[in-house]
Formats: sequence, structure tokens, C-alpha cells
Amino acid sequence: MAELTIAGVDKSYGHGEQRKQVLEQIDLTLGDNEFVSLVGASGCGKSTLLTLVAGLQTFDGGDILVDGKPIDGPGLDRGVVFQSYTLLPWKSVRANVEFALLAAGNDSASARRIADEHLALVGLSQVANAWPNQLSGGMKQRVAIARALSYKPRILLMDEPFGALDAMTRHQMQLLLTRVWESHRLTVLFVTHDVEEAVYLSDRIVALGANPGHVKAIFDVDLPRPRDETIMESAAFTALKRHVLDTIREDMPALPAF
Ligand SMILES: Nc1ncnc2c1ncn2[C@@H]1O[C@H](COP(=O)(O)OP(=O)(O)OP(=O)(O)O)[C@@H](O)[C@H]1O
Repeated sequence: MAELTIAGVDKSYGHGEQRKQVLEQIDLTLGDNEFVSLVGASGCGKSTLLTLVAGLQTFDGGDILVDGKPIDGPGLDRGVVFQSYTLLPWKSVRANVEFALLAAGNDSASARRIADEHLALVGLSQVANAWPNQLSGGMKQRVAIARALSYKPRILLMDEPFGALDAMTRHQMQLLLTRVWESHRLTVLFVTHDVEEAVYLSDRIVALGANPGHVKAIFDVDLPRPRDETIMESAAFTALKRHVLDTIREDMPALPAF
């Protein structure tokens, strides 16, 4: 659990005439345990903002604070899950999770115990000794989630984590994430292209506008929890989804006439 503050953050890529401002004056605070999704037209800077919070890139101005303390590069207080499965192919499923724990200073016995606990949490105890290439996409992503949670980060940063999965698996993963979030009480910043997914999972949705990326609108998701898929049929769900989509569409380039 942690509060995340992003204050007046600017980010550009390139130098001189090639310099391109990608994010301008981003202000956003996530409260303890809050689940916030970032949506917006392709290229508006969602992934860039996530990598800044992860400490994987520097920014030009502003502050990013976890519980009031400026971040200084990547840290164990922030777990990251990307769309592409970042598992090490030469290590078993269990060793992939242990790897992060050993790097975090655990001895091998506790790394094994914690890895097994987290593989059980995501329902993968049976495949602890398998190799990543023996797993489906959804299972690989469950390993990535187990690994990111295993060292008990206070904030979970997820960049299109289910973007490469088929619709059924994606939905299963959304349920799993909701369950994990409810039991672990994590602060989550979640990037997605899928507005339905954002409404289903989030407490708030932040729509970024483009060129340069800026906070265009923030939507409160006032839907009861716990949620199941029947909520997607409710009038409140549909109305909010449409509202968010309309906001994003304003930034999308028009299709050529044909
Ligand atoms: N390393 C980089 N060097 C130069 N430009 C970059 C780099 N990474 C991203 N960009 C540019 O910054 C802008 C924002 O990219 P980013 O990937 O953050 O957007 P996004 O909203 O996540 O896009 P998408 O939804 O398509 O994943 C884009 O114009 C992209 O081309």
C-alpha cells in the first residue's frame, strides 16, 4: 500500500530539432490501495509515463514520489508487469520467481518458500518445474504477476499485461487480478487500450490526451465491488464506457476516406 504522486512531470525524447515532447505537466495522485487505469489514443504517452514511475527512464521536470519520497530509479517498492512476457527462458517457472527474490536479498530457502506461495496464489503450483516455453500466454503472464508480487511491492505497475491474450483468457486474468488486488490491497497503475477492461477493474480512469500527452479527463468508477462480469451489462457500466471512449476518440486521427 502506498500513495503515488506524479507532480508536474515533463518528458521528451531526442535532442535539438529531433526533440519531441511526449508528456507535459502530468499531475496525478493515486491513494493507498487505489486501482487507476491509464487510457488514451495510441502514442499519447501511457507507456512512457509508466516507465517513468517504474524508474526505468529519467524525466525532464517534475517529481514522482512514493509516500512522499522521490523515486531514484527502479525499486522493490514498485513491481512491474509488461505485455511481453519477460520470463527468462533458461530458468524454470519457480526459478523465474526465485530470481527476483534472491536479487532482493532473500536466502535460497526463503526464496523457494515465497516463490511457491506466489505460484499457488496464481494457480500455478503444478507447473513450478516447467520451462516458460511449455506454458500458454496466460500462464506466462501469471508467472510474471507472481514474480512481481513476490517481493511485496507497494505499487504494481502494469503495461497492457493482458493485451496479447485471447478474450476468454483475458477475462480470467482480469478476475485473477481483481482477486489478488482485493486480497493484497495494492496500489495499481494499469495501462490498457481496452476501455471495458479499465471500467471493470478500476476505481478511477485517467484519459490522456495527445501531442504532448496530458491529463485530459479523470473518471470515477462508481460501480459496486466486488464486481463480476454481469456488471458489464449494467446501464451505469455502459454509460461510463461510452463516455470514456468518446473522450479518447477526440484524439484519434481520422481515417482516410475510402
Ligand atoms: N525510446 C523512445 N525514443 C523516442 N521516442 C519514443 C520512445 N518511446 C516512445 N517514443 C514516442 O513517444 C510517444 C509516446 O509513446 P508511448 O509508447 O509512451 O505511447 P502509448 O500511449 O503507450 O502508445 P501505445 O498505446 O501505442 O502503446 C510516441 O510518439 C512514441 O513514438
